[in-house]
Amino acid sequence: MAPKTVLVTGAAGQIGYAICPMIARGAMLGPDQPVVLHMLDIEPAKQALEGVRMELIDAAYPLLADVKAFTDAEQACKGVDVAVMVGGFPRKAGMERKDVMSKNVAIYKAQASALEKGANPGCKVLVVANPANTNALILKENAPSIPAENVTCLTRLDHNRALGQLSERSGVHNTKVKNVIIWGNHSSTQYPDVNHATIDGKPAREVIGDDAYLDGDFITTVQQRGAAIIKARGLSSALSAASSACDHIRDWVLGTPADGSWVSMGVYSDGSYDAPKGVIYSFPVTCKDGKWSIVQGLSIDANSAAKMKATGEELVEEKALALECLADA
Ligand SMILES: NC(=O)C1=CN([C@@H]2O[C@H](COP(=O)(O)OP(=O)(O)OC[C@H]3O[C@@H](n4cnc5c(N)ncnc54)[C@H](O)[C@@H]3O)[C@@H](O)[C@H]2O)C=CC1
Ligand SMILES: O=C([O-])CC(=O)C(=O)O
Repeated sequence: MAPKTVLVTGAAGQIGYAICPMIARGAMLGPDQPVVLHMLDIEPAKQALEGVRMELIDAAYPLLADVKAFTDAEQACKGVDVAVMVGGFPRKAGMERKDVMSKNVAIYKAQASALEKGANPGCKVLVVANPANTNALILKENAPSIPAENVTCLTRLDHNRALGQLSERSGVHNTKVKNVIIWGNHSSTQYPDVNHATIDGKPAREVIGDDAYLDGDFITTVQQRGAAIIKARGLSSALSAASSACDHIRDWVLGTPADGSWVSMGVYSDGSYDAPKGVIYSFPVTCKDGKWSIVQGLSIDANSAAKMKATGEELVEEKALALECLADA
């Protein structure tokens, strides 16, 4: 099988260090798909990046056809089939996500042009770096030849966190917890929705039997999990972010399960479920033949609608702020 080329930006950082070996082991594109890794970071991280390259060679991964380190975005983007955009400035303890906005949107504008010039047609883009939805939007807007549906952001980590919480609470393994939804922004306004979720085939609300928890602590725990990890580790989530990024691309490329169960992805909004158009909003999606589609027809109660609206409004505000930052730059 011909290798696929995967770009990882910010590859010398902590998510980079976690995700490159996962990709090289087949966690992203499957156990039979050889990969060429293109790792990009900035000049000051060049030596550390070279260290990661050396370790990847030393690990002798059977699926790793080649691994190259770059500090030039245009070279790194050449011939790329999948782009995992992790590079940027992470949030530190005490910082709100908006604080990292101005530093990051400028990077995403520049890298959009590099991707547009160099990437293979059909390249699938996943933005991980925060503010993930808005960085993805800026990338999409500045790479007009890349189809809008090929630019996505990571909310699968939030989705997986929701599965994890329900699994712990019910004592049922996470593989039997299905169809949670993350709506909206990858931020503390996201809405983790359990109204369609099942645990071992039964409605999650019935199995958990505690609506006060599901409408309260469950939601805030998932919304605040990133901050809780930063508090505990002094660093943001890295292995869970890396693993969820692999899940996101794997399901997009290879398809979601045949039972119709869905995952959450940040995608360019078409206005489904009254989400604002023109932002990258997290929806429930199924994937087939390399394409995602938003799950339609789910019933939404008034309480959910209000939460979905609030997170959508935040995305519209973030978009305006990002455009202001770019205009000032
Ligand atoms: N969407 C999600 O679920 C999650 C997103 N994140 C975000 O992912 C990003 C990366 O997190 P970490 O790996 O922990 O950060 P890190 O600071 O360890 O790594 C970031 C890397 O990006 C590099 N970088 C900076 N500017 C760059 C540029 N212009 N081009 C290429 N590389 C560049 C840095 O040199 C550094 O090596 C952060 O923005 C973080 O907030 C983190 C966890 C979950
Ligand atoms: O909260 C942060 O800054 C890191 C992040 O995105 C997450 O862990 O979900």
